[in-house]
Amino acid sequence: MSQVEWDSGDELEEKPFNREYMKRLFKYVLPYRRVLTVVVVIVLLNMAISLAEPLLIRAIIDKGIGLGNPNFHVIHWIGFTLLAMRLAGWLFGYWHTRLINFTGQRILFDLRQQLFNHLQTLSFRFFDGRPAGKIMSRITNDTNAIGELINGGLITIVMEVTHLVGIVAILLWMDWKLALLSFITMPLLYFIVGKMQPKIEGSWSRSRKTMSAINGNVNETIQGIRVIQAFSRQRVNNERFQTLNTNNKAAFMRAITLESTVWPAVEMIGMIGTCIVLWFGAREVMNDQLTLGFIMAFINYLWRFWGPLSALSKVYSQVLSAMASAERIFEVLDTDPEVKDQSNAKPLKKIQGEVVFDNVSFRYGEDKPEVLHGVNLTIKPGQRVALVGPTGAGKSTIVNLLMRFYDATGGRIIIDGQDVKDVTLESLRRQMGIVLQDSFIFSGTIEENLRYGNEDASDEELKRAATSVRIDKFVSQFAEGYETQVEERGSKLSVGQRQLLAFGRVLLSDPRILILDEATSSVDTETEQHIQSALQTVLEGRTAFIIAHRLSTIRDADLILVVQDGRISEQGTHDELMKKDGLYRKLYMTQFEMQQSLTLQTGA
Ligand SMILES: Nc1ncnc2c1ncn2[C@@H]1O[C@H](COP(=O)(O)OP(=O)(O)OP(=O)(O)O)[C@@H](O)[C@H]1O
Repeated sequence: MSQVEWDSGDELEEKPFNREYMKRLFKYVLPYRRVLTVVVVIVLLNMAISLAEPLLIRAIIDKGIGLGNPNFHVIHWIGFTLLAMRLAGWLFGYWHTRLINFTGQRILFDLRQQLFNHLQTLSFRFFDGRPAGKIMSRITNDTNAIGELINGGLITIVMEVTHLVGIVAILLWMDWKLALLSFITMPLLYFIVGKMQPKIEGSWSRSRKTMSAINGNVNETIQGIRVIQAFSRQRVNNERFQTLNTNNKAAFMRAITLESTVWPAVEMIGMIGTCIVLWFGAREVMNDQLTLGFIMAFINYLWRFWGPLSALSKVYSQVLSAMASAERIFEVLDTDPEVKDQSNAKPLKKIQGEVVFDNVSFRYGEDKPEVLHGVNLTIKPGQRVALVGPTGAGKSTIVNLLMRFYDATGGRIIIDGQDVKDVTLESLRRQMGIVLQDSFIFSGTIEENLRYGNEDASDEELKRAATSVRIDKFVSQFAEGYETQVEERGSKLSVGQRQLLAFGRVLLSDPRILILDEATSSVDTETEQHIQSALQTVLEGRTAFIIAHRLSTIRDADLILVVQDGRISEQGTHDELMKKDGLYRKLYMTQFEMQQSLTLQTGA
């Protein structure tokens, strides 16, 4: 699927029938073939029971009630048989519904699990530009559409096709001439259902789309409620919501109107068939050619004809929407992670932390411009390296390549003498740590978040790490201590607390190389001091790359790299760079002057 389709708001809801997708879906069904065979047998038995009913009614009327010659023995027996058959039908129905739902859920479980596992292995490039909501919808909505097809659709197809074939066969067997006569309205029916059903489905699909627009809008409103209220945008938002709401109402009403027009019309046409049978049949009865029971049974079968037709036309559109979902699911499953272990990749041995960039260049996509051009670096183990430079210069890109979130498009990155492409991803990333500007905290307890990179750490180690980065102070204020739930994205914690927790997490995982995207968000001076001293603890004895935004914090870095337009334009210590009349000096002086004037203003 093209990027455009991912980005567009309207993902196609239906796709033409595709044998390949069906075959692939069938592979998920295959492990459950035994239980499904049982289901099909039960369904067929149930159908046989149901199809026999009108014939028994015919026997009750003709042989039991008789014309002036009743036979109560027959009436009792057939009456009880009918009851027993209904009971058996109910039991069979219960049994196959349970079995099919159980199997459907198992298949859904397998598919969802496989999708989720695969998704986690995909490279950053896959997620770049693909909206999270759309990716999520593949795991939830699209798998559900497949589930519905398996749960409801497959059984409906088996059930209703046998029903239909059974009815036609019985009608022809009972009286082929009368049967053909009653089918006279069939072309009209075919025309109406064929023409109108796609319209009905189209309206339902519009109704679903407008509903998802409503969901999206509500979601955004909840997420952005602070900004909405701060800018007093309630009225404008209400109007926008009203439009979406109206669209949804209109789409729903159209769908309902069409549906409530078409199916009664179909029944009307069915009635014409019945009238024809009655008209011809009545004459035959009067002429003693046919019995009353025969006519009753015949009409009963005719009435049953429309049920399967309507059910099958609905399943057809279910199949088409499952095709669209299958395409989206397989598109994800067929995407190979771009960054992956080579076949002969070896684990990276315990490293000291020497990093070499050998003429590294990179672009984010084949059709995208080159953002790093021949970067050369040599970093000694334990060195503190600061990356500075204007926005968009390529600082984050350099650390993305070091972590192998992307693979360099040219040149090599070597850690302790080994090319990062030759080692396994897990062994590489296990020895590296990263703390981003906006530290991602997962829902769960503080302890679970701390142990994220090292679940086997002892309680002793956990406490030591927590004390080193000073999170013990605020944790002790919570009634549940380390067991405190931090809620989604750590919403229970302040920005500074989240930052400290992220330091604790990385400290416990004890990486040899640490990457740090210095937080730009402002925290109060005391927290800032906590963060700075926690930072010193975390950095100790590790090779560190710090993307620095405030140059005052990196004055004592061992090496400062100035990144400019995808190149390292200057490098050296703070003092060395200040002596040069280059970009660093300019940036530093600008920040310094801004700081000075701020201090003066606040002092005044
Ligand atoms: N995922 C991406 N897909 C395409 N282009 C990207 C992607 N990420 C970054 N870029 C582009 O690569 C260039 C370098 O970006 P990078 O994020 O490395 O800059 P930076 O120096 O870290 O900037 P900042 O200080 O603002 O974070 C920019 O031109 C940016 O637009």
